[in-house]
Order: sequence, then structure tokens, then C-alpha cells
Amino acid sequence: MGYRFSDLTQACHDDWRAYIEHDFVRQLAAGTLADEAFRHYLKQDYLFLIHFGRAYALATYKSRDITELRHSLEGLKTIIDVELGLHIDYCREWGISEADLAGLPEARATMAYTRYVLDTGNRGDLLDMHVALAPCLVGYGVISQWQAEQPFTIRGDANPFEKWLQMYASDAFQAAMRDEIAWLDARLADITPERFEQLTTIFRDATRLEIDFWQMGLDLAD
Ligand SMILES: Cc1ncc(CN)c(N)n1
Repeated sequence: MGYRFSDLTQACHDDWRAYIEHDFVRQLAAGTLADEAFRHYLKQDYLFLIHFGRAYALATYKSRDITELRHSLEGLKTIIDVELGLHIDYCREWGISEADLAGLPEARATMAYTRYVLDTGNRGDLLDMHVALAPCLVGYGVISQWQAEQPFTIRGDANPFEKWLQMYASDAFQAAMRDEIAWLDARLADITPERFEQLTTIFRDATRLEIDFWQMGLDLAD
């Protein structure tokens, strides 16, 4: 049959574009996002990343051989060492201490998205799990590329969110995104149309939950 990752984004085209080109993404790129919206997002993203670390740990547990184990471990390390470590330092720069982060109430959008991914991983196999994780890892890499192409994007000191933009444009993050796409392409190459439909549902659900996460930031929703 020969499916690829791009077939998933194509099958969910409208939701995927609504996620990649969301107002929150545009305002970050233009440097016009309200500070409070960004702080709210940063706090909830800390909780999100903790649960995503757990999800990658589950993917590691579900691995069947050394290749899968290594791949899942790379994902886990990207979340814990690269993203979460930078995130804690970055929150401090925005006036949010580790003590603040430790006591945060979880917003409903955070709960819905993270528990959806964990549930998908629990009941499914490694491919279900990676497809549920793809809007996160691949999505932010694609968002960074999209922002780089927009005429309204401001880079450098003039943009208060420059460091956030840098993180997802970084070679380390972009390489992790490419690896994930290659891994998915290899697994999607020999699945049936029925299996592709199942995976499309998971990919669409996770993408829509990412949209809700951006919106939660804009609305300061709890
Ligand atoms: C909600 C969300 N989605 C994705 C990412 C990028 N790993 C993130 N930090 N936060």
C-alpha cells in the first residue's frame, strides 16, 4: 500500500493547518502575544511535558526489540533533557519558579490531551502511541518551519518570545522531528487501509487536542 506520515497530515488537512497556523502561533512569531497568555501556556506546558515524559516511558516499555527501544529512549531523552530542562530555566526567566511549577493546578485542556495520549498508548501498540505523539514532536517542528516563512515573523531581541522560537528551530529539535517522521514512514509503509483509518482517527484527535491547548493559552482557561 505504502502510506507515509504526510498521508496522515493530508487526511486531517483542515485540523492540521488550524493547529500549525493557530493565532497563538502567529502571535508568538509576531511577538504580539500577551505576556499573561504566554505565562499561562508555559505553566501548563510544564505539566504537559511531565506527562509526555511518562508517555515516552510507556513507549519505551512497549518496545519489542533493541531498535524500538533505542528510538523510544531517544524520544524520552529529547523531552526530559532537551525540552523539559530548557523549559524550567525558561520559566524562571518569565518569573515562574520551580516551586510555582510544582504546585500548579492542571487545566482541563492539559488533562484531556495528556490522558488521551496515555490511554491510546495503554490500549494500543507502539505505532498507535507514536501517532498520538506525532502532533507534539513533529507538529512543533513544522510550526517552527512555518513561522520562519511568514512575513510577520520577527526574530531577535525585538521579539520577547525569541528564545521559544529558537528552541523549536534548533538543530537538535529539527533532527528529532526528522527522525520521528522517518520512523513513522517506515512503519506506515506496510499497513492496511483499515489500519490507516484507525491511525488517522488517533492523529486527528491528538491534533485537535493540540488546537485546544493553544486556545487554552489564549483564553487563560483553567
Ligand atoms: C502542548 C505541546 N505540544 C507540543 C510540544 C512540543 N514537544 C509542547 N512543548 N507542548
